[in-house]
Amino acid sequence: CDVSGRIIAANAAMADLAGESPAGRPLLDLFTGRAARQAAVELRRAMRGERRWRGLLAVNGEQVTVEVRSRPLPRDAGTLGASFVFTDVGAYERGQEALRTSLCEQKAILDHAPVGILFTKPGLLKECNPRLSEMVGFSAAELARRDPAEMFTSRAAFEAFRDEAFAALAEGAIFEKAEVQFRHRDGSLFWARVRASAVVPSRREDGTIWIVEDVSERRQARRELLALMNNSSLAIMFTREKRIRRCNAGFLAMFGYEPGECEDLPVQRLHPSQDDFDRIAGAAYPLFEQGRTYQAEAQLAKKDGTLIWGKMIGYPVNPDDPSHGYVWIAEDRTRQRRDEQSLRVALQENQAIFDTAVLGIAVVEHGHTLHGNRKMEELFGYAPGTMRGVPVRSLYPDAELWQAARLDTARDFAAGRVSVSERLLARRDGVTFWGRLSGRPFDLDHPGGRSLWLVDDVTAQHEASDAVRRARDELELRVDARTAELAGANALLQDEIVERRQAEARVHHMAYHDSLTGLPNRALLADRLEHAILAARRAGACLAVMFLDLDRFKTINDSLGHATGDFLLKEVASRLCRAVRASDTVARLGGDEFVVLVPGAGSRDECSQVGDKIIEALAAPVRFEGHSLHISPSIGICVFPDDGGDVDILMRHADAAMYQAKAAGRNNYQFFTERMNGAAARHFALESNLRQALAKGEFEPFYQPIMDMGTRRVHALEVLLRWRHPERGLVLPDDFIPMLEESGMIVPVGEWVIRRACEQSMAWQRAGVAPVPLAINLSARQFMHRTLVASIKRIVDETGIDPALVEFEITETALMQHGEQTLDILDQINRMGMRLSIDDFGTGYSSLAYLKRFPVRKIKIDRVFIRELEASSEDRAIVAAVMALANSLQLQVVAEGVETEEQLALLRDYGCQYVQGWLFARALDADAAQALLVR
Ligand SMILES: Nc1nc2c(ncn2[C@@H]2O[C@H](COP(=O)(O)O[C@H]3[C@@H](O)[C@H](n4cnc5c(=O)[nH]c(N)nc54)O[C@@H]3COP(=O)(O)O)[C@@H](O)[C@H]2O)c(=O)[nH]1
Repeated sequence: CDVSGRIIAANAAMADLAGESPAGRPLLDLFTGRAARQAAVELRRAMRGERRWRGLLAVNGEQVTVEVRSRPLPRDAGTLGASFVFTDVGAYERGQEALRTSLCEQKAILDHAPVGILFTKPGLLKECNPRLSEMVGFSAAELARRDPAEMFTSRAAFEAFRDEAFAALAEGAIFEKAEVQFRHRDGSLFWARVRASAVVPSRREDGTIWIVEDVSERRQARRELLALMNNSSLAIMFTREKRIRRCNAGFLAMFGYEPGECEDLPVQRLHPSQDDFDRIAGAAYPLFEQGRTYQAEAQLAKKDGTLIWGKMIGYPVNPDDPSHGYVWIAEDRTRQRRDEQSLRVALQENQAIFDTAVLGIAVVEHGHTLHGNRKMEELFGYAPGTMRGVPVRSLYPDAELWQAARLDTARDFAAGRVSVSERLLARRDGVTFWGRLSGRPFDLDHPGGRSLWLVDDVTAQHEASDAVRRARDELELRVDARTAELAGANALLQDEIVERRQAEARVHHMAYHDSLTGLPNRALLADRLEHAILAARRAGACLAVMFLDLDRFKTINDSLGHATGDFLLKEVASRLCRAVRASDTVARLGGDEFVVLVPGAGSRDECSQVGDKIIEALAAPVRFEGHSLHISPSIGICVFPDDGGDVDILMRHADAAMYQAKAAGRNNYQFFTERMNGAAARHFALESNLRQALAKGEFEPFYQPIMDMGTRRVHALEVLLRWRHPERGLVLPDDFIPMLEESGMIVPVGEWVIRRACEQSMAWQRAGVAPVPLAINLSARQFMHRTLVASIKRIVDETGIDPALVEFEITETALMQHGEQTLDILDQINRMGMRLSIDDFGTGYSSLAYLKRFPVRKIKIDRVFIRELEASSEDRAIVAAVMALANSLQLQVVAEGVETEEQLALLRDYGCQYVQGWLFARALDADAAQALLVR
């Protein structure tokens, strides 16, 4: 300061002390109050000599105690004044105080520090805080005496640690190791972070301070976090500056990246588009700034571009410092989204069903409807949306019905079943209707909880079923009445069934049996023969088939009638059955044909025995209605296997043999030979040709004159049939008449002969030929045929012939066989004016009684008696006897077969009136006969 007290210059420290540089200001301004006055005194004194005093400076409103030392400026200073050295004595004191305070604080820090702190000097542990003692289990004093290696897991670990730390410290650097494993006194291990630095970096000998921080828990937490991340199915990533810094396996799996691919990947790549990313970032980061969590569900993009749905949670690692980045956790919810979508659709569908169902649907809880669909509202008469809270009780007409429904429902629900019923329900306006209810609890384990009900209006069905029930009741009444009626009818029906069964049995029997004789018929015979052949073939045995045809049966049948024929057939059947063994089969094929099947018979002797027995059985005459009928069989025999191997062949061969028996004179049996096949064939061919001959006009009547012995003129013409066969020429009657008779064709052919002869007679008469009687042959079968008389009458009427010109010749045998019936026919013919003669007289057995009664005019002595007349005295005696008989009965006699004059002479001697024979003429055709007549 100069002598005026103005500060000439001040150093920087002074400026610090004063708060600003005081240069140029009066020195006294630096002091306050009383101190300024003292300073003024000291300023003056300072000009004179050195001074030391204390004062108070005013600095920024505060007082600072200073010690001031002053001395006058040296003379060479160029100015008068004094220098002043200010020492801030308050600062020192405060420094001391601060030091003390600092030491206390440091002590407190050391004592309470959460980290272990250790001071060492080379080879010496100086001090440690309680936390370190706690960490290692040794007090500071104990530690000072211990080998530091004890605190490590091994000596090697200690030495490695020491070398590494000392190397760093030796370079004046700070040693830091994140995780070092230490051993506690009790042997347990812990992890610590160690930081060490020299107390004075340039002087290591001044010691080293070690900070030991127990990081076991943090390490464990970090490991757990790592495990959590690595094993979590959630995607976890850490982002910073909008790039992925770390992510877990779950993240890689969710987004399709390989390990290492995601580090530094822009987060934006996880989003479908920049817009998506911006939208999410725009929503998330403002929350992060507030330290809040962001949550959202959004579409995310996988590495390959596939979009997935992810639920994301993001939050800042350190809400106070965004630079630490963010944690993002994402969950793949694609499948859930899909399921939710499906569920949503299903719910929509359900809702649609609910809304449009034709059934009423309601949810009920605690006796009230929670809601009902439109149909339900309609059924019960509620406006749309007004069914919520409606008491179920109000849906029933009365409390009683409601209670009954409740009890039933509770019982069904408790039993775990759907409650289905039909009940009378009430609309809001009181109108009742029948509803079919179906209810079930939402949760079967809580039957008293919420339940779902379906209601259908079944009033119409109910009424219909009521109607049906009424109708059914009515019907049942009627059915009862009808049942009673039917019971009676049923009894009748049962009787009918029995009858029908019997009829069926009869039909079945008839199908296989001959209705007349009861014998097996052709079908059953074929079946038995078939079986017998099989059995014989298996046993290597034989069997015989015997074909029987009754001789002259047809004649008897035709002449004596069917009743006689039937009786005869039954008798034959009976005799045949008795003649053979029970094991043999007697069958009737039809007509007069029988077959006897004899299993086991193979030799000629065996067959002959059976054949003889049959002939013998039929030999005795059959007596019927006064007739004594003689019947005989023609039997054809063939043997299996020699003569045939099947039914058809055996039957055919037996039949052929039978024809042979017939040809051999009847009443005999013949064994089949191959030769017979030809004969049978011829026989069948003849029959076939004969059937066509009439139609083809192959028949032709010939005429043989019967001469009057006295006049030697033609007395009559015998009509003799010829068959003008296209190949065989003129066939004589003996070759085809038997076949015509046998087949019954004799009836139409015989009628044709009568008609043709009458027509011829009329033709001759018209030609001027004098009328000559015609002698027409009637076979026995033709004679007995019931149509004979009528047909003769018709022919006479139609041709106009004089009946007196017609004479019928009937064989003696035919006449005698049929007794009274014959008489009747003869009478009818006779009454028509026609004459009758007995042909072949002498060959049969005439009953004189009948002979006497028959209206016959003539008898013809058979030519067998004429043939040997000259030589045979017996024939002559017969002729004489016949002549005597005829005379006594007043019958005319014709001798036929007269071939010689001698025969003629003898006959004349016997008084025979008429003769016929080749001596006069053979049978002539019509022209020749006419010529003979007009001669
Ligand atoms: N029911 C019918 N029977 C008829 C018919 N036409 C003929 N016949 C019968 O056929 C048998 C054979 O007749 P046929 O071969 O014509 O023989 C007759 C004469 O030709 C034969 N005859 C006459 N004279 C002689 C003779 O001197 N010697 C001789 N060896 N034969 C002679 O006799 C037959 C006439 O016999 P009959 O009738 O007994 O007078 C025969 O039995 C005919 O009856 C017909 O249309 N219907």
